[in-house]
Amino acid sequence: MAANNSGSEPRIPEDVTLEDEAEAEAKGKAPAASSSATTTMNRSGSRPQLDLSGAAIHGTLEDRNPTILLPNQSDDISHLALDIGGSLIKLVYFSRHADQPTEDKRKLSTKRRLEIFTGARRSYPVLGGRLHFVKFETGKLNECLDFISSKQLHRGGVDSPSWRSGAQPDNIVIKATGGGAFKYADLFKERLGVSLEKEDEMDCLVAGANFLLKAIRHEAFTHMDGQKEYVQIDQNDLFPYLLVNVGSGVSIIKVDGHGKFQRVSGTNVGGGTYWGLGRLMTECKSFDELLELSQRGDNSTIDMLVGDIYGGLDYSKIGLSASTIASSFGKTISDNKELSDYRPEDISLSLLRMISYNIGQISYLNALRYGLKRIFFGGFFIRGHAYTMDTISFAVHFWSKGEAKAMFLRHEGFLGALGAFMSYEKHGLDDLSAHHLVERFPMGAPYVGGKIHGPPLGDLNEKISWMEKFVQKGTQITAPVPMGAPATTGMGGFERPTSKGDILRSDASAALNVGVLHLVPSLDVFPLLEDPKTYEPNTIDLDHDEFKYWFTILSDHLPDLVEKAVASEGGTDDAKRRGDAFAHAFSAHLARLTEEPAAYGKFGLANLLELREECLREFQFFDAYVSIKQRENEASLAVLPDLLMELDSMDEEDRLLALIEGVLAANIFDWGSKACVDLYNQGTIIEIYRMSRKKMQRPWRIDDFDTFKSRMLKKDQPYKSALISVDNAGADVVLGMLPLAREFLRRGVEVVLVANSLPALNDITANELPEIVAEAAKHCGILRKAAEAGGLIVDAMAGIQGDTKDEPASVPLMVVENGCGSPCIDFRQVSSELAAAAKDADLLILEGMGRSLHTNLNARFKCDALKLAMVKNQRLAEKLFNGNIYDCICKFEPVS
Ligand SMILES: CC(C)(COP(=O)(O)O)[C@@H](O)C(=O)NCCC(=O)O
Ligand SMILES: [Mn+2]
Repeated sequence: MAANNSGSEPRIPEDVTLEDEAEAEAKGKAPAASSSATTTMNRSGSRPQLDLSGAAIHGTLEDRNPTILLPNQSDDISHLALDIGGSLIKLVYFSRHADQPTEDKRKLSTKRRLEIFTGARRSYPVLGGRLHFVKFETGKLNECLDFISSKQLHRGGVDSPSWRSGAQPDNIVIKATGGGAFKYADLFKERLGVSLEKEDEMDCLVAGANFLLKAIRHEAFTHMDGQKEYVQIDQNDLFPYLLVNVGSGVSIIKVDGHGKFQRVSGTNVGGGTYWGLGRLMTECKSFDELLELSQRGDNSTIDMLVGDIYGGLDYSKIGLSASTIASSFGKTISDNKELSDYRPEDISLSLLRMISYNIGQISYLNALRYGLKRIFFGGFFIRGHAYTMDTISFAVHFWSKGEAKAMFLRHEGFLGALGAFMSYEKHGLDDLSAHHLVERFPMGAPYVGGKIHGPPLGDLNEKISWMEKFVQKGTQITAPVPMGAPATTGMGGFERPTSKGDILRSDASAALNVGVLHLVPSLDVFPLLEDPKTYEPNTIDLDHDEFKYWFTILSDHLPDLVEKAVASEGGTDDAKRRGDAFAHAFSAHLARLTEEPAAYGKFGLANLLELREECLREFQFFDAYVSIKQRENEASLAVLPDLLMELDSMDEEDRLLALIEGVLAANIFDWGSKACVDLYNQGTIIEIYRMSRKKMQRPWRIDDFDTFKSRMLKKDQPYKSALISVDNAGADVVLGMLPLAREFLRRGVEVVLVANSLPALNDITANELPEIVAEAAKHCGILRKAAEAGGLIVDAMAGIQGDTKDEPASVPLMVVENGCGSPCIDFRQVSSELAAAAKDADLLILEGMGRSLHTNLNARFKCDALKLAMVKNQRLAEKLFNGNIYDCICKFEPVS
């Protein structure tokens, strides 16, 4: 590590937790269920009891399962668990979300209409908060104790009342597993005043693995020939499986269910053997050094190969090629050499292959014995090392003739700690599903990778200073780590795993990043997805070339984005510092992903675009485009009455075409597209809008308008409820989507406008939308009646023109947030509000490049879907449609 903290130990931004995140969240994040406590909670004696004083029901009494707020209850104490191993201490801890601000009336009204009950029907509600993963070297136990102490994790975090009052709660018990839970119990008592409650290691491993495989979508991956491929595990088809924990020794466990497992076998030849023999035979001072050495090794100088026995020929009768290892270390018996005559690199590689193959083979034999197809490998020996994983995979593949699969886990180092964490009496976390968890990678992620953590960084200022230090040090951290030479292996094993040299990395760089798991109980799977299991939001795979292209696009866009972000915060010196830090943090993520595209799990373009927004929020830029959005909203609202008049003068068919044209034309207002931003310098927004409308030549690149029109005009089968997902502020929503929504309302179709929960580029948010609707409603009776019916206009609308007393009751117009803070949408994780609104919808309209091209172009829904967008990127137009920039897409997919 390069960062230095006044010459002392490297100080690493705690890639997992940042105090000010809670603050950021309080300012604008999508709401999560606020409190989790129920009066029936029965906690173990090892946990502090609930403080029920001052308890009050939050929400209305009609709610079936109202949230109960416990104002005097501290953040859930003891949400810290440890796995203290021989070389590493792993910590898993949980931090609660800051209390949510009270909801406004408009939201409650929509909520009631949609009958949403958060936290319903659970005896232990899922908590909103974050799960953090941190590692320390066991040799630096004091650092770990300092960390716990500085964050007051053993006392429920720095926000807990006990911490604020300085009171020392009696007899705090922390769950711990691993040998160190016994060895260091006294030290924990002495330094922190806590008792360690020991949990069985095997129980913890299994509980940890079960949790990960159930709750995290892309937790497991295969690793063959240097290629990582994430595997989607079907939760209903998880058991039984074989869990192979390769620590110093190896445990082989057959897992049949939650808490149901049996240690069926094991071997004493494991990680300790590799390290022990390696230490004796080389001068390596650490496991990692030995592993690193293996990457430059050639095992054919040490291992006896089939070719050595058969004069360079294959033994094809039994399927062994000349490069197959006949006998590990076998060549050394005939050589008249001393240990010092062999290269340590070659010794390390021969050892690694011997042990990895052996583990792979024994594991497979056990899988065979119990008829299991899936084998998950974990434990400190694996540690994300590409060659180790390839070798084990190769052995399993070779012996099973491709029948069985070796799989690895992104959080494999934390199985035990997670299991210990799960062993606290019910805290609701075991109720989690994949859609409740969002993994985020804070600014430290590109730097620390899987490395050991130092003390935490306390506040935003410290984070910025840390970034600045790195910048001064140049790019050494973000530069790719040098690789071993291609074909480092020299010769094969049983066969040669063809792990490509340029993919093999040293342990440190190959280590997979583990982000912070955000637990968001209010997220749901969109109920109208045709098949959530096969749904893939991203349209294009971010392969190497594609990533390179987007790397350039996003890097080029950075200066402009920073300028907007800084201006949005008043252009102060502080904002400039934050802007620079943001740019460096985001560039570091990009560099890390260029080096190792799978470092953050399965990562598509949608994730990349979201990461940029998250990075902005991390440096407290909450709405970089706020003034641009305001300016464009005002300009568009000023011309809306004329547009509505023009539309009202048309007959039904022409109007429908003009409306769709209007949506497509106005989608040009996209501050995320380089080409469009260049255009904005050439005219006012109204001029550009007019120009864009004029260019609307049909047929569009995808043009299903006629089918859509026929469906719309079917008098005997009108739509009942339309979900309309809007995109950008300004002309896009005001002159494009609102008039379209109004058309549905005038036809008696209920409309739910769906907008982002958090800002992303110049996207309109669900919070901003009611005001725009109210403003538009001043000039339009249809919108006004519908907005009133939908509870969008709650206050007496001063300034409304015209009298609506005699108008018939209207279908409602409502607004819901989508649960996202990104220009794209992943329908596996949307707000419960949107999920509830979707239940009655028979038409879904997706608008914009992010939500209907980058994501969801190929998504299938259970209701009719209309996808509308202007393509504002030449390469994307070519790739997806063989078309050109500014092409328009009108894709209608009726269900029948
Ligand atoms: C971020 C966006 C998806 C937003 O587009 P929108 O959904 O607003 O139509 C789009 O601006 C984009 O892909 N921009 C990068 C490509 C470029 O600058 O050409
Ligand atoms: Mn947008």
